Amino acid sequence: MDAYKNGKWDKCSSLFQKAIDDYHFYKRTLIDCRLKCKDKKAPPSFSNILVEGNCLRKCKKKVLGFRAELEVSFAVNKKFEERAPYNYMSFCYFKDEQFKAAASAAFTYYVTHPEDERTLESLQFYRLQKGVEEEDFVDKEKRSYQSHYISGLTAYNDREWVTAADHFQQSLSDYFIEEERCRVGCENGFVHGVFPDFINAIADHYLTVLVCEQKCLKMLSTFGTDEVKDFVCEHFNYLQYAYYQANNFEKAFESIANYLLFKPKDGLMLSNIKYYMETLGYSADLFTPSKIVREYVDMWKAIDSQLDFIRESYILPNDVISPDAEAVMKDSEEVYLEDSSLAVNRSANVVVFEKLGLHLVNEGKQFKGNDRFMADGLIRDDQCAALADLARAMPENEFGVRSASLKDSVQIVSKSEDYEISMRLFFRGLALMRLYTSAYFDDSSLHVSHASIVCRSGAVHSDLSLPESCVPQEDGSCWNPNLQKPKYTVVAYLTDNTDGTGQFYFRGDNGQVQAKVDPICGRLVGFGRDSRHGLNLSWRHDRCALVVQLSSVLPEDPGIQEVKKLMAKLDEERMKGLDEKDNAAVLNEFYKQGVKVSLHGEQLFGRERFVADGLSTPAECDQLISLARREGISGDGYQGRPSPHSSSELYSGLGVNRALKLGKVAGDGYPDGPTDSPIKTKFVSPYSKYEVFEGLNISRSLMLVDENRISANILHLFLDISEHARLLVEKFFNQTRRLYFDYTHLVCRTALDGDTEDVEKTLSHPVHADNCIIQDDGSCEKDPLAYVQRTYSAVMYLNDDFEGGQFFFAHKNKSEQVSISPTCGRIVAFNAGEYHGVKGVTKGQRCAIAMWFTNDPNFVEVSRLHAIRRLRSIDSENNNEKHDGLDDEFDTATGSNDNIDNKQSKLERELNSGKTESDLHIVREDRHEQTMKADSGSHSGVEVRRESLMNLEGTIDYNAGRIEDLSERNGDVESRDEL
Ligand SMILES: O=C(O)CCC(=O)C(=O)O
Ligand SMILES: [Fe+2]
Repeated sequence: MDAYKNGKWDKCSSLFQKAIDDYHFYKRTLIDCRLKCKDKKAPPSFSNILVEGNCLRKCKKKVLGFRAELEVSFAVNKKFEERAPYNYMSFCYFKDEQFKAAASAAFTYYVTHPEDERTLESLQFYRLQKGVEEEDFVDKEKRSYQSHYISGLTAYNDREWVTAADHFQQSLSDYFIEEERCRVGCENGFVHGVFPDFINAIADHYLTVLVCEQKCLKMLSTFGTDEVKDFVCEHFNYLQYAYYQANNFEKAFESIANYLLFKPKDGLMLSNIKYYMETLGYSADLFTPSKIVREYVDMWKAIDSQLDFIRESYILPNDVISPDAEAVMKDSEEVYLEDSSLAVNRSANVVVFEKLGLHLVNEGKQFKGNDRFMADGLIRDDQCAALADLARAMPENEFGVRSASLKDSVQIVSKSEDYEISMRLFFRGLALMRLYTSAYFDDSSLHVSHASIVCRSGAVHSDLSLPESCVPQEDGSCWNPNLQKPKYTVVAYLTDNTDGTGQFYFRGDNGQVQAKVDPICGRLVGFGRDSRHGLNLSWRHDRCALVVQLSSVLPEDPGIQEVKKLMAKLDEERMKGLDEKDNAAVLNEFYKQGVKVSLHGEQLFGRERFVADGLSTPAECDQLISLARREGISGDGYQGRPSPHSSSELYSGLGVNRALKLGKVAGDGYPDGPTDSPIKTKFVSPYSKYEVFEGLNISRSLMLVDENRISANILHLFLDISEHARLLVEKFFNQTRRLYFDYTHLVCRTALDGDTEDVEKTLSHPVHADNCIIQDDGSCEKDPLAYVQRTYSAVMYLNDDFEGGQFFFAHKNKSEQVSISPTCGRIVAFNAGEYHGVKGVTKGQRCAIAMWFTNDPNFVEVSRLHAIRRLRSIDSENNNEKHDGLDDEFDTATGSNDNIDNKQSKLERELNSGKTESDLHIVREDRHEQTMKADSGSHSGVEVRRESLMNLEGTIDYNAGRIEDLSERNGDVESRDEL
């Protein structure tokens, strides 16, 4: 860790490898000794236990020397079990440019953390490095029986029965060894915490071993992320059939008998026996299970019945682990007995929030405390980042803590309006947190007595500078018993602890940890004043949270009034609606520049539809297409997750259940996607099995700029062109309220080779509407999970060198109404409620920028604001003079409007009345949130129209597009005409 922190990359990779080797050695030794010393034939008696104990001490001492008596802490053990060292190691190798080694370390980590976007991203990067082969993506911790099991399945699918049976047999015998080692690995030390009687000490300790042993089953039958149910038993299902096919009846009978030991009433197996006996005339005594399997099943029966006894009848002291608490076990290293009087179920109070995506995950019961809850989904990633920005704008104190109160945020916004959206999110966030807490505890008296956004720095190991006695609290302070505590505290996390550090925990009265919470963006934890709690410090990442204290007594946080005042002031400046005359003038400027509305209104069978041409030049289209090609995310671009590797790697590394479904692997996870996509198509579209679908959004583009993988200019072009489109849509539809970006997505759809006739019949994007869900009767439901805030949509096309892929408007019955062929510079815009679709792309690649707009400023695409801010700072670094000039214009900009005022007063009303309507908009999952992929493409120097930066800044300022903006654009009319 020291080498890692100090950037000594070659050293850190080799030291982590040593640590891993040593851990393996340590565990192996320990288990070998335990196995060696067990005398399975000796009857259980205390004298035998003494002999075994003696043997164990000697054995450990001999191999481990002084380390024999050292305790490996639970935390360290867990880190190794979770493969954390591979994560660090891959980074060290990466920094050291050893990509092959980095690939295997990263892959090993990925197998147990498939949710880790960073790792996925890195894997994509390694895959593209010279010299890195598919074979380098190996799971270094892979267990041999898993390979055999998968090979068995493959052979079975290929009807190679003898090979299949061999592999399943090998898998079984390897598995039995592995499982025994796992169980023996459970015989670790145990801290009693209390002083039980001799017999209770043994019983209590024994119980923790049993619980641990039972976990081995689940752990060992999990392949990557998938658990194979009834793993051992399933072997016999395959075996009996494989042996039958291979004409090895004797073994087939034994396999059936083995299977029935696990599931004695299994109908299929019983009818197999019947068939053998009645039809083929074999006798019943042939169906005898093997000894080893019988012993195995008996052993588990004994364990299970002991666990049953413990669960039902064994009386635990207050601080002994309860084996029932699986739910909390996930997060917690120690779980203590539950007091059933605490089992209060309050989920009914908060059901209304569920529909909006705020899910109650744990309540008092699972948390061992009446006054505790946890919910997920308050905010999405970009909003988390925007909120954390407020704390990051504050100075860091000596303990590495940055904290922004509401008052601070007013100061921050007064200095830079860049933070306005963050402040508004802060305000809405705390309002929602209060409402949720009020509802959960059924306590309407609550108001916010203090709120702050707190980030603890990950750059330094912050606890080094914390006083010894400090128990760090979420609000950045140390625990102080003398302070008056708020009735409730609610914490919303803003960062993810992908490295497993920085957990929040609850403690019981006797100090033991009762439950732990991994902080992740959008997760909410609430607790009452008597809940003992604390947090582990994190040193690798910043750890940020929005912390709200709720109280039934005044005063309220004075920052609330200040924020309201500032918001009102800002809103007032924008009160003026967009002027229709101005709209017409801006539209005229568009026309003068050569933008031509080719179809609209009746020609398209709908009032709010138009097609325009001339919105971008071929050069610009090409730039964007190459960006999409180089950096687009393979796969769906939505929430589905492509394999970072070859299909075979997916097959072998990431999950047997999915591998079993062969054809469904790639399309898995998309509700309306193809169900029969063959695995050989690596990354398919969510809609058509004949296409690959690659997408890129702004937050990813910004990340690519930050990592120097693409030039700032190309991002600038992406933002600028889309802003140009937004302005046209706003003006053409003669909006009197400003139209904001809700989401921007650069997407390419590529035809795969396939049966052309079939392809033609398949839609690239089935008929849908963008802000509601079409029902069977042709109506469209504004489901809260649809993007109801979207008012208009537009798609700007980038090319026409492909076949198929026409956009079409549809009738209520989904049949085609009118279709439009894409071409560079063409835009189709429409009311987001219009029905539309895309025909199958039969040849080549079709690229477009899809954009969705909203009139609700609460849904502003935050990543766009971030991107603009970043570009502006890059710009000012590169070119101070020019920047100043732009800023002047920026400052004098006028003429914006919006209805935030309305929104805000509504929010205010709800905040006061306890209603839950509009501020719930903050609860949003963005299904377009993408997985990230790395690529080190060359940086193209794109000619960017600097003069149009005004437009971008207009966005950040909620400014309406102004005539001045457009006249600024005159600069590129020439180049457009030229082309
Ligand atoms: O690409 C197109 O033409 C339309 C895409 C679309 O409708 C969507 O992504 O919602
Ligand atoms: Fe659409």
